[in-house]
Amino acid sequence: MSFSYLNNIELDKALQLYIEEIEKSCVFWGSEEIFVKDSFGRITSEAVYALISSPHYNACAMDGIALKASSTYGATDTTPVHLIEEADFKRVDTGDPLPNEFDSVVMIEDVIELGNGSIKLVNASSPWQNVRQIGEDVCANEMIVPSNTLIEPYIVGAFLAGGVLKVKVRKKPLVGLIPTGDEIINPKSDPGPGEIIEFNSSIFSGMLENWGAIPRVYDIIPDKLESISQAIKSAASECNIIIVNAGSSAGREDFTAKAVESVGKLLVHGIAIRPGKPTILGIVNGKPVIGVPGYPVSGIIVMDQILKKVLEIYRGISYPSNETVNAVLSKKVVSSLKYKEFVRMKTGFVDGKMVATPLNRGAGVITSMVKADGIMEIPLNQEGIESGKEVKIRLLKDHEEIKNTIMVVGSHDPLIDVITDIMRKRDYGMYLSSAHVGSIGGIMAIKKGEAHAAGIHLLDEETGEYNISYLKRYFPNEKVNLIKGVKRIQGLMTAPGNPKHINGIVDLKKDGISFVNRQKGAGTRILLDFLLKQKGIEKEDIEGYDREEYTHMSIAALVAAKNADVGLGIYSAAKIYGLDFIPVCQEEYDFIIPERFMEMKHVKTFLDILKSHEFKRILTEMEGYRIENAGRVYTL
Ligand SMILES: Nc1nc2c(c(=O)[nH]1)N[C@H]1C(S)=C(S)[C@@H](COP(=O)(O)OP(=O)(O)OC[C@H]3O[C@@H](n4cnc5c(N)ncnc54)[C@H](O)[C@@H]3O)O[C@H]1N2
Ligand code: MOO
Repeated sequence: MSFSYLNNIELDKALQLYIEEIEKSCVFWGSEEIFVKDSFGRITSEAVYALISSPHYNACAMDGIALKASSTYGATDTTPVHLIEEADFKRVDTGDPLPNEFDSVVMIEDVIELGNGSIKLVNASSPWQNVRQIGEDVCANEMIVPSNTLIEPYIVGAFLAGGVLKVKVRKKPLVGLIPTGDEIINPKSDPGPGEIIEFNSSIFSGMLENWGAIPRVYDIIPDKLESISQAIKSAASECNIIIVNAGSSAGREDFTAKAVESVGKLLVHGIAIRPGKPTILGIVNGKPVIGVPGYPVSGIIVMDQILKKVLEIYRGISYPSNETVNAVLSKKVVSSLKYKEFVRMKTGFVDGKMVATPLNRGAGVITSMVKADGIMEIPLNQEGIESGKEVKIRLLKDHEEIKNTIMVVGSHDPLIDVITDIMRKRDYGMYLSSAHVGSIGGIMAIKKGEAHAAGIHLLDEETGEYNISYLKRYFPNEKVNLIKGVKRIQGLMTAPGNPKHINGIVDLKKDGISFVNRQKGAGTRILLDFLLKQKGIEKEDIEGYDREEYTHMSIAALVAAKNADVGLGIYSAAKIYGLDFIPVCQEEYDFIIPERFMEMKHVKTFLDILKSHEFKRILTEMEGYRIENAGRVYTL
């Protein structure tokens, strides 16, 4: 068998090799009989036949009278037929058995009552009219569904209608999950330095349940070859498939591949995909054992690309594939020639076209999966994709949801999260997606038609005015409105108690004070540069001027973690982190929205929320904001 250590085998080849080996040497588990009422979502292991007909008697399909069709022949307006109750007809309701002596039902609306049990009909009836005959739905011994059918809710109904109470289904595979790593700990809210919260098993368990498997999570195994080998062996005696998480790369304490080899057969170590390259494929005791990389996004990709395919062998049918859409790439994406890459993408629907922007590509950034609307695959041997190219995105969300999403880009403020939450709470059927690219980045995105709205706070150094001059400068020929947002306080954030005694911008150049800055194009960065110029301070004199973060919250988080002494940002972020705050100035944070979007449903909702009492109430509680004319539209 071709096996090599940390090779770089193509995904399709690895899968083919692995599946062939599984089909050759793995133990398959059979079927089980379960109650039909519990069978939703399972897969039939043999054809299911009706035991009885449905209906199992001739049933009246309408409220009315049962009669012999022949007794009504010739009935017309001019030659009505008169009939006598009991002798010629019986009164019946929907679902009643049709009396044996009759063969037809006339709806009560068509019956003309004459009193004393006598009636008149002016239309002839035909045999079996308004009667659900025996077996109309299904006949006894007729096949309801064949083998390998996914049991949908209506199939459960058809089984029961056909008198079937138990059904043979494929057993759900039991998948053992073994988390490994000395540094991995069970989830808690106050992990110590170097401790890593174990959450991959919970992600994988959820995925497995979605795919119709049963997850079994084992205790965390330390980085010891013996312990991991033992854990695999014992899981392989209990489960149908085994996932060993982490320890998959080539580090000093990465033992998974060796462990698989020591108790079974190692087929592949290293696949040409990214994330997910150190993946391990093996077989132990007739059970597939997959070494899934520790980084959560790598793990998710490997689960999706490999484990799901392995489950399909056991399931007998493939899983429905996600919808794929064409989108225009908003930003160049570089890729390695050596790997097939899976890039998480944010998508949006603007000006009748889908645009897609790559998200953070770090394999450890689980929230990038939370934000992702889809995955873009870049094939092997491709260096990347240029901005503006049409690409294919496999959607992780509903297409309609993306179409009903207002795209808000630009400068970041926690108030955008407040709007998003109000939007969801009220359930307008609308969504908000935000990307933090700084004020100038927001203006650019609006110019390129990649967003509906942008949050900006840009100071005009000459006039001291906010935002308006930028709008005029960047959109000389396009009608773009300024929507009033909030006034907010910008200031220096320091650790509680201000241990380094920072009292203002001039202190940033003091020795022993480390600063953390915002990215170029961020309004806060422009504000800082303005303040530095005002005070005659050189950028080079500030330690950490080049260290860039993208949001107020990440600045606050770094200061709170004592990773930097000071950063410039808004009061609400400092308050959330319990930091000291030295106010520097008040600024205006507004939104810009092109005129052509103003009548869109989600844009209107966005403006309504800005004007709402709830928005004002929440921001007042957060502190650091002044709300005067939020939501007012200024047409320039
Ligand atoms: N010198 C090299 N280092 C690394 C390479 C390489 O080729 N050469 N590959 C990198 C790549 S790519 C990946 S992916 C990771 C794979 O890491 P391992 O599978 O060996 O996993 P660990 O090192 O044990 O853990 C890495 C990381 O994953 C997170 N983790 C692990 N388990 C869990 C869990 N149960 N729940 C949540 N998060 C988990 C954690 O952040 C670990 O630090 O290796 C690179 N290194
Ligand atoms: O393969 Mo790693 O999974 O690239 O991050």
